Parts: sequence; structure tokens; C-alpha cells
Amino acid sequence: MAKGILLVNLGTPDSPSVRDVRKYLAEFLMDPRVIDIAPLARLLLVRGIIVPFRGPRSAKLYRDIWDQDHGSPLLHWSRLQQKQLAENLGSEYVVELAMRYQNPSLENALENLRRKGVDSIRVIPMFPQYASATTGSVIARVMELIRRWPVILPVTFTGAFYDHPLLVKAFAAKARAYRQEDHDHVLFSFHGLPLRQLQQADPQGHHCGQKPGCCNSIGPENKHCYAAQCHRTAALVAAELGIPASKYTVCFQSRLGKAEWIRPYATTVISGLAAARTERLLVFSPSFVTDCLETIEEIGKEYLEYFRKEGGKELQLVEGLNDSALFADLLTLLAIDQAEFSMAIWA
Ligand SMILES: C=CC1=C(C)c2cc3[nH]c(cc4nc(cc5[nH]c(cc1n2)c(C)c5CCC(=O)O)C(CCC(=O)O)=C4C)c(C)c3C=C
Ligand SMILES: [Fe+2]
Ligand SMILES: [Fe+2]
Repeated sequence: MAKGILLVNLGTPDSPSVRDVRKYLAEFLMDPRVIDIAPLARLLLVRGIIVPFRGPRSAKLYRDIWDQDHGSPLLHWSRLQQKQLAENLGSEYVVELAMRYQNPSLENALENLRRKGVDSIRVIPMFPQYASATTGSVIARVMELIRRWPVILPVTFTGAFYDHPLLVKAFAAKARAYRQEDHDHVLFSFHGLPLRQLQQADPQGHHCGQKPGCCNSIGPENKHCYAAQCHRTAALVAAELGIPASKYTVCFQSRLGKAEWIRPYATTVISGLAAARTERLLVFSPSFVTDCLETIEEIGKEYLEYFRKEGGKELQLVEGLNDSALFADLLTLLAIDQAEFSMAIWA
């Protein structure tokens, strides 16, 4: 009997049309784990302001990144990762891919696994660092769908993998395509989060957002902190590449709305670097395992333009993990438990 593996990434519109982008934004932003405000306020904000006004602007950005043959980069690379994983795992496993929002839908992917008669399901949310808005939301939705099944199969979920040696090696391997001596400084730009969501990961209120820099390092007391996990990924990748602490900065991008998000904001850091006469930046985007709108468009185009406006010259985005064989190996380890893996390599 086969084991089911479900890879889950965030989601993307079905097409870059205004209609499909609005549909995607509405589903995504109505998730209470993403916009965590009172239901009526969320409805008014999302349906009344963000979807109507941001929809056309986002659709234009999606048109810019849409590939003629492959469509959404996020979906294209996720499909390739599914294929690599299925090849690595062999015929004992059935590997499905789903998006938390839009398609391929979680409903269909889970139903496919059920119909194929798998014995168990292992869900792999494809987010290196834990956030309630991403990994948490995937887990919550899968549980909601599976609890309706007549026979509830054994289901396991993998968690954050921000410090996994294969993740670090996979990012470092991608960076080796760019010469470090061609760049004055390295930026690790992570997707941002509202500060209040960071603080929710610290129910005792002892750690997150308590004093400047408290989320810049990780320990047992703040191991679920998204920002601390991001800082740890950056430090590990920098160490792997021999980049000294003086040569890199961590920042957070994609702020939405007026609330305070995790600092420092990407634009503030970019302005500061330009003012300090940094001319050539190399930018990693290690909260994403595939290139997507937030890497290709926001970093590769918008931040490049912004950096130049502020006096900088070049900003080079390090390609996402995309087709990385090392990342496919990491997914393989996540898919099978370590004991099984060591038996497989000893066989
Ligand atoms: C690391 C993963 C992500 C976190 C954490 C996250 C939080 C988060 N995002 C928004 C709002 C938007 N995000 C958008 C796009 C987008 N976000 C992620 C990942 C995370 N988001 C990805 C991979 C993408 C790109 C998808 C693609 O199709 O390429 C967008 C839509 C694009 C736009 O209009 O700019 C919005 C809006 C919030 C509010 C949030 C915090 C909880
Ligand atoms: Fe996002
Ligand atoms: Fe924290």
C-alpha cells in the first residue's frame, strides 16, 4: 500500500486576469490567520478596499511575471519540485501538490490521495520558517477537510525547516552562481508579518517584540518566533558562504496596511545602504522555496529601481531554490522519517 505525501505551497491566481487575481486575493486575505482582525472589519477591508483597489494593480504585476508556457512561476516550480520528489521517493509513495489558496486545491489533492487508497498522509507545508499565516493555516485547513472523511487516515505534518543543513546548502549553492566580490553587501529579505502576529507566537509575552533585537537570535524560549527563525536561516547561509556579519543585513518585505510589521523594513535598509555608498547588492529571499511575485517583481524589479533612485547601482536577486536537487533531497527527508531514510541508505 502507498504512502501519501502532500506538498502545500501558498497559492497563486489561476491567471493574471483582474478577475482571477481578485478571486485569489479574496480567498487569501479573508483567511483569519492572514488578516487577523475582527470578522466584519476583515470583510470590509478585504472586499471593500483591498480586492477592488489592489486587484487591478496586482494583476498587472502578475502579467509581468506570467510565463507564456508555464504560467505562474510559483506553480510551475512547485510542480517541478513535486516531480523531483516523486522521482526520489519511488513507487511506494503518491505525491500530490496543493496550494493553500486557489489551485490545485487542497480539497482535490486530498481527495486524490484518498481515491488512490493511500495508507497514511504526510503533509509538507513548503515554508522554511513557521508563521500562523502560512504553515499554521495549511495545518488548520487540512485538519478541517480531513475531519469530514468517514475513515480518517493517520496524518502527520512537518514543521519549520529554517535551520536544516540541506536548506542552508541549497541556498548557498544557488548563491555560488554569483561572484561575491562583485557585490558590496548581501541582503536577506524575508516576507514580513504584522508585529502582533509575531507576538502571538509568544503566549507568555516574555520574548517577542519586548526590546530591540530580541527576535534577532533564537533559543528554546523563542523557537516558534518567525523573525528569530528568519535571522537564523540568514546567519546559517552567511556562515556557509563565509560572509561576515558586517557584510550582510536581514530585512522584511511586502508590508501591507498601516499596522506595524517586523522591522527593519526592506526599503529602510535599502535606503540606508545606498546612503552609506553601497553600490552593488546581492539579495537572497529565503522565506520562499520558489521564485514568485514577491521575488521576481518586488525584489528583482521594484527594489532594484528603488535602490537606484536612492543612489545605488546594481541589485542582483539570487535565484530561488526552484529546481535545486539539494532542496528536492530535503523534501525527501521531510517526506520519509529519518529512521526509514537511514535504512534506505544502508540497504
Ligand atoms: C513566507 C511566506 C509568506 C508569509 C509569511 C506571508 C504573509 C502575508 N502575506 C500577505 C499579503 C500578500 N502576500 C502576497 C503574495 C505572496 N505571499 C507569499 C508568501 C507569504 N505571505 C507568496 C509566496 C506570495 C506570492 C504568490 C505568487 O503568486 O507569486 C500578496 C499578493 C500579491 C500582491 O498583491 O502583492 C498579498 C496581498 C499578508 C497580509 C501576510 C501576513 C499575514
Ligand atoms: Fe504574502
Ligand atoms: Fe520573537
